[in-house]
Amino acid sequence: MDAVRLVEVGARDGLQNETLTLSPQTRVRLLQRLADAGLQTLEAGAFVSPRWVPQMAGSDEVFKALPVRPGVTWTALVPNLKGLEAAIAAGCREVAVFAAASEAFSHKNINCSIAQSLRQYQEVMVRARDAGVRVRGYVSCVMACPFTGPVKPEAVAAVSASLFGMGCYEISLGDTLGTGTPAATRALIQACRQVVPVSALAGHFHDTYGMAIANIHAALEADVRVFDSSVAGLGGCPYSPGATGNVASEDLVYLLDGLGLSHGVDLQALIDTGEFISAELGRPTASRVARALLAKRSLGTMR
Ligand SMILES: CC(C)(COP(=O)([O-])OP(=O)([O-])OC[C@H]1O[C@@H](n2cnc3c(N)ncnc32)[C@H](O)[C@@H]1OP(=O)([O-])[O-])[C@@H](O)C(=O)NCCC(=O)NCCSC(=O)C[C@@](C)(O)CC(=O)[O-]
Repeated sequence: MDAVRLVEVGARDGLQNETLTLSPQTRVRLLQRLADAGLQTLEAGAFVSPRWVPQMAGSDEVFKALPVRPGVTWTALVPNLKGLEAAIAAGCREVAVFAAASEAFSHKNINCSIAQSLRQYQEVMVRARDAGVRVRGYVSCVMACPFTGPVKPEAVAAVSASLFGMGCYEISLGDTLGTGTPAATRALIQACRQVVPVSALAGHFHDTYGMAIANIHAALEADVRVFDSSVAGLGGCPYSPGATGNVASEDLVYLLDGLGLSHGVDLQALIDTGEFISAELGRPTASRVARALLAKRSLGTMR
């Protein structure tokens, strides 16, 4: 059976945009439960300025408390060398750098131009290589920028090529705003696979316009086999006004099951974990699949 790899970003991309800041202890419980559900690559925090994203403060405590689990990788977002050093000191073995395909978003998100961010990431790559830390690359605003509008696939391909060329092992294409459609997704993958092997591309779709599952399906048809998702559809981006969370991990797993694609995740355990974190945040789950199956369960008809 064809296999798909899920990158669970709920504890980072999700929680960074929730109004309630959760304690490191609760974040560790969430991450442990997600790993128990079968997720093997999990973003556990971000070593960014706590002034910019207070929800990610204490990421060092999260990493220090997470156990080494065979087959499980806990990863962190880092914007610069300072962040990388903090991640290494906390025991992190994989990080992600994040560039944007929009100048305006780059300035709002990390306070520098795209070119400056790429220069910083070159330095991060050198130090990470020395320390034996793997680096993933994100490109944000692959469909549109919240400040300047539509973004061309060629602009995304150019940033993707730079990140891949400097040694990122995988490039995650972020539809930060969630405006993408299947046709736009096909055009995006077509442009990016000219410069990065499709096996090194990942899809990261926010669900603001309800298009995330349709976009993932289009990306699957274009041979992408790695997708980022958030349990309970947590989150958004603090520098992308109006954007909602990522595609819910539960909805992604349900889609993959329906397509007969293997993924190694236990849907029921994932739904229970979504319930746990939604209760902690005092908000309902954004996963349609979880809502439907929980309603069935409460009626005693769950099969
Ligand atoms: C990059 C900076 C730090 C620049 O922020 P800056 O203010 O320009 O930084 P600076 O170099 O002038 O330093 C200012 C202060 O920040 C400190 N500092 C400097 N670096 C760090 C660090 N790594 N960790 C902790 N502190 C740091 C530094 O030490 C200094 O402290 P002070 O001397 O004033 O006490 C800031 O803009 C920042 O932290 N931005 C992160 C914003 C963020 O996390 N956004 C959400 C990411 S989500 C995303 O991008 C999209 C994605 C990836 O999810 C994909 C998608 O959804 O599409």
